[in-house]
Amino acid sequence: MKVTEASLKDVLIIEPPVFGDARGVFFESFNSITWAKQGLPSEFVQDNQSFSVKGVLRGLHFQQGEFAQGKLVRVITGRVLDVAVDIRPDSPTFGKWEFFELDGKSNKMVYIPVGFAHGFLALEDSIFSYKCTAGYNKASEGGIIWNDPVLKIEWPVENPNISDKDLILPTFESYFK
Ligand SMILES: Cc1cn([C@H]2C[C@H](O)[C@@H](COP(=O)(O)OP(=O)(O)O[C@H]3O[C@@H](C)C(=O)[C@@H](O)[C@H]3O)O2)c(=O)[nH]c1=O
Repeated sequence: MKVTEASLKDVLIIEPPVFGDARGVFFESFNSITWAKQGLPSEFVQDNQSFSVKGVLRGLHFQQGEFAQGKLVRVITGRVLDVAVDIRPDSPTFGKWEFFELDGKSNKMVYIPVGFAHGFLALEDSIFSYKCTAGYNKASEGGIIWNDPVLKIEWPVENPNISDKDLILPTFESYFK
């Protein structure tokens, strides 16, 4: 397994070995035993999958308190621009963000630990899949507006397709003055 540290502290880019043959390809998208042996996150409690048409932007989301979630994210089909934002005030990369282009062909995954806001833009119609270290808890949901003026995430779109809920998310500064 190839594991690369991202520029954001504690974010990992994970590339499992892929076995190709005349039929197509096979890879282990997760294995709690081998991942634990390699020191990778291996305890997840929930798997999620979403489908987004091209131009949809979901995020920036996180859960707070005891329901804070680490997320292992990947794309099954299509292509997305994934973003992680470090919202840990004591982190050297606090307030920084990083893009990860994920698609259904490279089989690359990203582990985004607790303490990050997360979102993605569907560059094509895409199926997005992710494992979470804590379960969904509506009361613990937090979010930051996608085009936050302080974070200045360089999204390659001006008018993405966004849920009503995400359109009224608060700013980064409203949490961290
Ligand atoms: C996230 C989630 C949503 N839901 C429900 C609530 C709602 O009725 C419906 C759609 O929820 P949302 O609009 O929040 O879905 P979505 O915007 O896809 O939310 C996701 O966005 C990405 C960027 C993340 O990082 C995820 O953690 C998650 O927050 O699904 C669950 O039942 N369980 C869950 O774990």
